[in-house]
Amino acid sequence: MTNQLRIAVAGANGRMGKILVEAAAVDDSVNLTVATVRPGSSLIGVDAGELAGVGNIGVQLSDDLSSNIDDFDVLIDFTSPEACLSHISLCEKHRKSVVVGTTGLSEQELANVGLSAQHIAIVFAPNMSVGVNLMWKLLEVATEVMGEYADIEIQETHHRHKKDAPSGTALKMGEVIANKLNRDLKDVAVYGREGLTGERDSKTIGFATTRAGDVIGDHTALFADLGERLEITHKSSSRMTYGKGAMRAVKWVVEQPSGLYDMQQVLGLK
Ligand SMILES: NC(=O)C1=CN([C@@H]2O[C@H](COP(=O)(O)OP(=O)(O)OC[C@H]3O[C@@H](n4cnc5c(N)ncnc54)[C@H](OP(=O)(O)O)[C@@H]3O)[C@@H](O)[C@H]2O)C=CC1
Ligand SMILES: O=C(O)C1=N[C@H](C(=O)O)C[C@H](O)C1
Repeated sequence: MTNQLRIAVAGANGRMGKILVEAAAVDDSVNLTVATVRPGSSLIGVDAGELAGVGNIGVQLSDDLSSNIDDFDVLIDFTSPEACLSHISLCEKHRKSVVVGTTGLSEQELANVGLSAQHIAIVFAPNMSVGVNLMWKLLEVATEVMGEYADIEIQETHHRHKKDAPSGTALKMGEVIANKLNRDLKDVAVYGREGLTGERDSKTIGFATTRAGDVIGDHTALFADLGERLEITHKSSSRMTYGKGAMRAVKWVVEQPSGLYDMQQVLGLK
């Protein structure tokens, strides 16, 4: 028991927060010691395991990460960009490692994460599932073979509650493809089309976003030529795939020196 890695989960009442509490509860090598909710939440004091549906785990929800700072080794954050940045600053001050799954950060916010990573180890990954991380590798191969001549479009579908668009996963798909083509995604991305758009510019990468029902997360990259098209699709059918990935990341990040890491490094895919 004493060798267990002590982890904190921020946003423990969220869709992912509850999954992370459950994933930690069934993983013998980690010990969930801290779980937080939004400041002033009516859930303060409620047992995190009870809320996640895994029974009492003896961890009461708190709205103050700083008062629990000595009680954990690694923080997992799947919250919002604003909350995530303040959690990272606190962890930087106290030299705690962080695993970040939160998406929707601006360029400036991403740069701030990079600065914090000069002092602590951070795994920052818009998708922690094995399949998506493998898909990013497959996209490199597809781009190498078809990228210069095919029309490339990225499609994603998520549940009605998702707040950011396109998804972090879709944006990373675009980055992987653009990098392989030596293009800057900022210059070639087209985020939706409407009206008299003119013919398709062959250098662009299009994005289409759908928000509907309870879809956990579907992503497709389309490479279309005249006469054939290749579609590379990933579909999540359980959030536990992200939860398990996050558990792998906490165990990995705690062994690393300061730096900014991604999930492909955690999984040994690069
Ligand atoms: N990397 C990956 O593999 C994945 C990433 N994600 C990303 O994770 C993030 C969360 O997604 P999801 O769980 O669906 O969203 P939710 O809105 O369900 O969860 C976010 C939670 O964070 C809480 N929160 C907000 N501010 C704070 C704060 N200051 N302190 C503590 N808790 C706070 C919210 O509280 P309240 O309920 O009071 O608003 C909410 O419960 C998104 O950015 C999403 O894109 C999602 C799935 C996989
Ligand atoms: O908000 C979600 O649900 C998800 N968000 C991540 C993203 O933005 O890519 C990962 C996954 O697709 C689920």
